[in-house]
Amino acid sequence: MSYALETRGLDKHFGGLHVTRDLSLKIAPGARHALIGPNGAGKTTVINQLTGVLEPSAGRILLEGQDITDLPVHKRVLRGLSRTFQINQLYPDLTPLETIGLAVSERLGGGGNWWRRMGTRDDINAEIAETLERFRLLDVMNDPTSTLPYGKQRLLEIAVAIAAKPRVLLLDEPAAGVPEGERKDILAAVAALPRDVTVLLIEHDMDLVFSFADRISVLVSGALLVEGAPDEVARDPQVKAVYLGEAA
Ligand SMILES: Nc1ncnc2c1ncn2[C@@H]1O[C@H](COP(=O)(O)OP(=O)(O)OP(=O)(O)O)[C@@H](O)[C@H]1O
Repeated sequence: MSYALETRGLDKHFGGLHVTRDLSLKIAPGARHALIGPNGAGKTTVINQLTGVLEPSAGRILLEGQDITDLPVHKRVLRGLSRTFQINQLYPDLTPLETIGLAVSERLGGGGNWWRRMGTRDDINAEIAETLERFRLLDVMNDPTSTLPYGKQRLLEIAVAIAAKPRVLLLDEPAAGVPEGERKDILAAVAALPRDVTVLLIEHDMDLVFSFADRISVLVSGALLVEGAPDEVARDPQVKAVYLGEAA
């Protein structure tokens, strides 16, 4: 079987700092897989290698069985690998309607023609409306993104990534910084992601991780400590020690 996403012996050094250590991950098609680990474990560095922002020092990355290690970021996106960002990278002056319209139109190769397409193509209009509704953005669809509550901005980031119709989505800390009252919308949106999209989630919020994931990999000091089903990981003594150590 080919995996949706796989790393083989991934390794990354920053000078003398060894931040990814012989990491072999296997993410099954359709999986809800979470990558967790204490601060500084190297999760973001792994994501950056998967997307092509960072070049691994050694090892290979395979997307649906194809080696993508040497492909630039945009070619990986064209092959079906998308990510959301931990830091807000949306257009602050555009509304959610315009942002999703742009994202859908980009995927269809609309380029500068997107305004015209948006108003006239029923299929595009339907997809935009469905996306706004799925991510609970209808009520704010005409407000500039910079004025939206933070939770809505995070929802818009996920919506933009989904508008690219990825086959594998890397969700980078979708709940980070979201106030308590807005978190349930993030959980609901993440739970309602299309089942045919394989998702790799990086998240510190353990409620979100354990409600979402069917498989969890625990990274410590750049290496895989434990991997398994959520209940196995939750009762693993090594995992408990790492997290209790962090809390202490
Ligand atoms: N560009 C870089 N140059 C040098 N060191 C780096 C660089 N990027 C990350 N590091 C170091 O690599 C280690 C892993 O960092 P990384 O951000 O990947 O961890 P993380 O698990 O995502 O942490 P957090 O949960 O706090 O976001 C850290 O020690 C960090 O300081």
